[in-house]
Formats: sequence, C-alpha cells, structure tokens
Amino acid sequence: MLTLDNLLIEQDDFRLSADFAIPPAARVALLGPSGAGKSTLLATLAGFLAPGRGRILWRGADITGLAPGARPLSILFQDQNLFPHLNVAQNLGLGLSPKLRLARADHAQIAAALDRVGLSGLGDRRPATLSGGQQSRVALARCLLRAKPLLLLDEPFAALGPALKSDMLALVAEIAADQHATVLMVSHEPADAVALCPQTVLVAEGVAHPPAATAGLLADPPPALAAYLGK
Ligand SMILES: Nc1ncnc2c1ncn2[C@@H]1O[C@H](COP(=O)(O)OP(=O)(O)OP(=O)(O)O)[C@@H](O)[C@H]1O
Repeated sequence: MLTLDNLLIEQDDFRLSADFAIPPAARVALLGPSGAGKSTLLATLAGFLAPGRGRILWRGADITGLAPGARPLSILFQDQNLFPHLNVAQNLGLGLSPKLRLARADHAQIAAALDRVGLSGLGDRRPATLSGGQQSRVALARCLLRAKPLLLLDEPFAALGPALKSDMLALVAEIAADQHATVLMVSHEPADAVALCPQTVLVAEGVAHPPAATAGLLADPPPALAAYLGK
C-alpha cells in the first residue's frame, strides 16, 4: 500500500495536493492536462522533490525523508536513462550493483532479464546501436532486475509507434504481475491507461484525486478531464 498522506507539493506558485492510498499491486494511470503536475507528483514520490507538507508511506513506513536510492521503487522516463558509454549488460548491471561489481550469478540474471524482454544476445551492444524500442526494453529489463515493489513510469514509451508501445505495455503488465509490483504511469494517451491501468488518478486544478475506475472515468469524465480529452 502506498499512502499519500495530506501531501502538498509546492514549486514557485504551483501547488498540488494529494490525500489517498493506492492498494498493493494496483496499476494506476495518472491522467490530466499538461502542466497539472503529473511528473511533479512522480518526482516527489521518487524523492527528487521534497513535499511542503504531508507524508509518503510505503506499507505503513514513512519514506518521505528517504533519499531516492533508498526508496522501494524504480522509475522509468522517456529518455530511458541509459549510459551511452556502457554496453547493455553493464547498463543492466547497474541495477544490481551501482559499482558494477558483478558476480557470475549476476551475469546469469542479466542474461535472463535480456531474454525476458526479447533482447537475448544483445548484452555487448552500446545503447546508441539499438532502436528506440530496444532501448525501452533495456530500461525495462533494468527495472526487472532491480525488482522493486513500486514502478513509476513517466511516459516511457511515448516515442514508440502504436504496436511497439502496446508490446511494451503488455510486458510491463506481465512483469508487474510476476513481481506483485504497484505501477503508477503518467500518460497522455487514454488508450494506454485503459490498456495497462484499471485505476486512474486524475490530476487537475491543483489536486491529485483518489484513484477511480479508468473505464468509468473516461466514459463519464469530470469537466477538467473532459476539456483535456476534447469531449
Ligand atoms: N523545476 C521547477 N520549478 C518550478 N516550477 C516547476 C518546475 N518543474 C515544473 N514546474 C511547474 O510545475 C507544474 C507541473 O509540471 P509537471 O511537469 O509536473 O506537469 P505535467 O502534468 O507532468 O505536465 P505534462 O503533461 O505537460 O508533462 C507546471 O506548472 C510547471 O511549470
């Protein structure tokens, strides 16, 4: 369970409040107008920003003051955060050991993760020699290896074509189910929310609302969401 307890996030004159819980292993989309604060909310959960008020609890423990690396989560951005000077296997190895001190078992785990995302045998390649879709798979494989119980996705597949994107969303769903992970995904595509996330948090007009059923929210959107969707 992830609890956002009376949270208030402030950046200059921007304010966003959130006060709700997300049940274990839920998959939740964050939808709302541009500039509403979706990325800011993820950045706060990840520990890159400190909230002005309130607490973030994971399984009842207060993680508000923890450094990003000490939090029980992985975060995936659109640019995939791959290091260009390291090969794919090394990039994955960073998920296991930040100093790349890898044992034989770690190499076996890396190879298995590459298999799992459909990139068998590509461990020696540099990220720049891979397609955008393959780079997304590498970044997802790194999350798979880290095996954190909370996965934050900030439009990681926005640059991919529809077929590739739907493959990646299916892979995320598979991995999240295997690892009983909770997923929070920022997206601009209601169809992505429908595909991956039974629940949606609407972020609009200074409030991140409690999760509601995605299908119901999209079928009968409140005015702020309707305006954003162009309905
Ligand atoms: N470093 C910063 N300092 C001050 N304000 C910021 C900073 N980063 C973002 N903001 C402001 O915070 C607000 C929320 O931005 P954020 O990127 O979280 O919105 P978003 O919903 O993710 O938007 P989009 O859908 O366009 O990505 C915006 O008003 C933005 O201008």
